[in-house]
Amino acid sequence: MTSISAEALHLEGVTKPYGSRRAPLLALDNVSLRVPRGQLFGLIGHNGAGKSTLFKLVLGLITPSQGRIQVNGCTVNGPDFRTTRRALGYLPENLVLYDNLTGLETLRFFARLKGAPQTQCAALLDRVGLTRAGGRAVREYSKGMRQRLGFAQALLGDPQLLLLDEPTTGLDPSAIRDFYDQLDLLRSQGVTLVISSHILAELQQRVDALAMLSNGRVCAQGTVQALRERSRMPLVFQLRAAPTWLQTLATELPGQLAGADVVLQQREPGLLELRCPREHKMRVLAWLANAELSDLQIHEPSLEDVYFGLREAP
Ligand SMILES: Nc1ncnc2c1ncn2[C@@H]1O[C@H](COP(=O)(O)OP(=O)(O)OP(=O)(O)O)[C@@H](O)[C@H]1O
Repeated sequence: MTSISAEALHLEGVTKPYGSRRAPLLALDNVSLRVPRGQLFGLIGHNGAGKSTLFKLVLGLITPSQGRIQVNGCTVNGPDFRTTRRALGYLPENLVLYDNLTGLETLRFFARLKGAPQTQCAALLDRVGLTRAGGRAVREYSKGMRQRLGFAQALLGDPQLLLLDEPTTGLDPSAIRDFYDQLDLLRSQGVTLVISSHILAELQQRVDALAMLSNGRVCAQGTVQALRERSRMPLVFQLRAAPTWLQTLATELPGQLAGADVVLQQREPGLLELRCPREHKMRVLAWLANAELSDLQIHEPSLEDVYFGLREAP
């Protein structure tokens, strides 16, 4: 089959129904997305939006009823997919581990399944900070340790494309930071990473781009900034000044910025919050340049704001 793309991951018109033919449930409905090589790409969406289904399709574990999927230009489950499949790493949402095996034995077991060199196992345990625990049975591992072992398993065979399904669930803040440091390192080595997460604050500073799934459809796709602009969520200005001065400001502002769709809210004495659409940012700033403020902060909408803004959009 001809290549539709040389990108790390390319889905075109992918549909996956579950259930009966008469009453199918579309877990994915005409999904198209592109992930360039070397990107950290986020996948977000509500429970049941279709994120895990998308991963399973990319791995060739299930097949779509329509559409095409390519990994590095190779069609999933096509004639050359065996080789490409070896260059895929996957951390499932719920990785099944054998409690009686040690961490090291677990990795060796997965290495055999994957055809990866056994010699990688000790180095990978070290990479995820489990060297000292490597000889202990997995039954004694905490949730975070299991998750790190799962990550090490996904790294077996030096994958070029890593699919990580909610990988930070159960990790404490410092483990989350270590985990993203590892992702940065992998990305700097040219590895492409697709990560699903419900922790939007965690993704917003880190991903190159993301896709938002809702009921099996891609409802938005792009950089966080592009999605911010598309969502039309307002910017929030926090103005600090002497309370009496602020009162004058609050009275004058609506007239001065007529037509700018400004919403004002007195948060506390001396703190006024102003919300307005992004396109009026410079106009607001120009007006505020002459105001006697003691402090000014401008807040971009968070990825969570954007998520709700775009989900609610018709
Ligand atoms: N094996 C299956 N048989 C029938 N329906 C399924 C199967 N797997 C998933 N589904 C359905 O497909 C839809 C998408 O599920 P999926 O697990 O991909 O969602 P998700 O976005 O990963 O959700 P979560 O965030 O809760 O992990 C859901 O409605 C789910 O019930």
